[in-house]
Amino acid sequence: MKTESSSPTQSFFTSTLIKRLIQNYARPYFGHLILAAVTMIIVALASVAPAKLIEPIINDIFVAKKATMLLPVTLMVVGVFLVKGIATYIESVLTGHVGQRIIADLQKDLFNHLILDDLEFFQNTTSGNLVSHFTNDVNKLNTAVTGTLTNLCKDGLTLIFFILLMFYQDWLLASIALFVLPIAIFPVIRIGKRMRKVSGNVQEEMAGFTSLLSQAFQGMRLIKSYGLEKIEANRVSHHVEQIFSRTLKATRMKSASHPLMEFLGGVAIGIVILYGGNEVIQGTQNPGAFFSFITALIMTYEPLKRLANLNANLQEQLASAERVFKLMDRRPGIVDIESAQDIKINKGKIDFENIDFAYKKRSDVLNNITLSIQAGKTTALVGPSGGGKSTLLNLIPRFYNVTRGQVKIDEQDVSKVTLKSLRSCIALVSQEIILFDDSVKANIAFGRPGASDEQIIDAAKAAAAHDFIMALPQGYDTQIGENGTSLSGGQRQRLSIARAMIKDAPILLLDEPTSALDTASEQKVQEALRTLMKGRTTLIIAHRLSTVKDADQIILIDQGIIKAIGTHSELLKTSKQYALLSQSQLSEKEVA
Ligand SMILES: Nc1ncnc2c1ncn2[C@@H]1O[C@H](COP(=O)(O)OP(=O)(O)OP(=O)(O)O)[C@@H](O)[C@H]1O
Repeated sequence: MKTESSSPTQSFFTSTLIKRLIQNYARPYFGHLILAAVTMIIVALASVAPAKLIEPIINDIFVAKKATMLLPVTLMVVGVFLVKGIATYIESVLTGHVGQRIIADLQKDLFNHLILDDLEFFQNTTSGNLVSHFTNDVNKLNTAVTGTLTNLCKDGLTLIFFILLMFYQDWLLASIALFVLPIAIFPVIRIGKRMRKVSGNVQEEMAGFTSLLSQAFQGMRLIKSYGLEKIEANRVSHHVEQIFSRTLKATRMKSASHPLMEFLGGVAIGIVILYGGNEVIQGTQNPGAFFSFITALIMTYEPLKRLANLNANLQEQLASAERVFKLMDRRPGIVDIESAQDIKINKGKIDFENIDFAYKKRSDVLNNITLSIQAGKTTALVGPSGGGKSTLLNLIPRFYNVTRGQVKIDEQDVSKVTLKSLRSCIALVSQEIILFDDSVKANIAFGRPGASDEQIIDAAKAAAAHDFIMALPQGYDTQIGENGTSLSGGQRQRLSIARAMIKDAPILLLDEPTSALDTASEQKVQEALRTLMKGRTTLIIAHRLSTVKDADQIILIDQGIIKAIGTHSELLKTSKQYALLSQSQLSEKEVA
């Protein structure tokens, strides 16, 4: 990540971010923005006009007492404010529209981009952190477009018109009044620079907070069962305090320009009163022009002060832009190669050839694995925890790229076929059951978008789920709530089996599908799995050997190395480690 403290690059970097934001997201709304710019010019002119109108008010009405001027001047003042009001309304509706569109486009883009990223990225990033990019950061960007950048144009234009008016009224007085301006520029830039860093920290703290909250709400059962309410409350409270102190630091920094700008404004106005007042007393200047000038000057300081603060605001919002664009710039490592072809499944035989694999920055997890998984048969992976079973399984749908060697399905290297076709021929059922906050029907149809009701019911029947679904209040249309918490573990697993059933993929990966279930649910799920596995190439990971002892082939993996291959009865004879594993599970059962 680029740091903001490297001052020479910062202004360039700021402009790069703004350019990217405007070019990629504001450009499609150019028409709206042009119209908004026109209304901004009208607003700026209407803001300056009252200062000019002061001149006839003083000279014609108060000094010369011309009664004929009273109504026209009054009407002009009312007219100016009316025009300003209408123009401001149009301008804020237009910029609001553009800002909301930019948010919507950015959120869609960000999600479409992230969803293509590697699984590894999601495993290493908390969901709360990702969510905060979509909420906190994107909202800050909206303020950048609708608030800060718009005000930059509006206040900038107003300022220019006021300065022109002052020079028109009295160039010498204007030069004296504005000499203080350059003095304000340096501190304002400095504040802005520090602001980017401080707000980056605030946003990161917010992301951590979102993460903490979602973990706490998801793990409420655990928190309550362990009596951790107080500890969790303390953790949240610590985070809230952290955000408070960082936000306060940002507020202090953002407000630091106020005393300086007020003081400089006071000095300029003081000098003008001294010099200009003297001229009116001497008779070289008329009071109307002087009042018009001093009104313009006082009014100039308002947009000027806002502009001084604007840099700090902008830097705060650009810290968010930086975080969002950093995500957008991520390039997934697992993508189709240029010459990728769709996979052609014949029988669904899987071969691992001399596979080495390591997670990033870690030592090897799999070492020189060579293995053949027969088509249409069931192969079980067993072995001690952390041995590499799930890792091996994850290489088949290419969730990770191998470090060395090849994974082949029907003699086609998985890294050379299209990911879409590869994953469409694989169905995965794992112990971690993911159900969406939708109807039972939609959750099953997830396995085959557009599936008919008949196909859904057939899949549910085959997964031994039809009966319990029919007993639900609205049958297949029942909303199952977030992650199906209203269903039992076994019911949820049978829904996920129905989902795999409807996908009708030739290759089936089962990652401990029954390990989280009690014996009664397990039996029903086993029954559903047997139907699902029929005729498919199945690779199943199991902790309990009893669930896989009928497998056509069992592979014992330990510390990333294949220790033994064979059927249950063969392994009992040939592998001491397997026999011991079997023995220990048997005695566990006896104890139970
Ligand atoms: N995403 C990951 N990033 C880094 N290391 C990982 C990741 N996933 C697993 N590992 C490590 O790789 C090794 C093998 O893990 P793996 O999950 O494949 O084992 P396993 O045999 O399936 O274990 P278990 O039976 O407990 O599920 C372990 O040391 C684990 O800590």
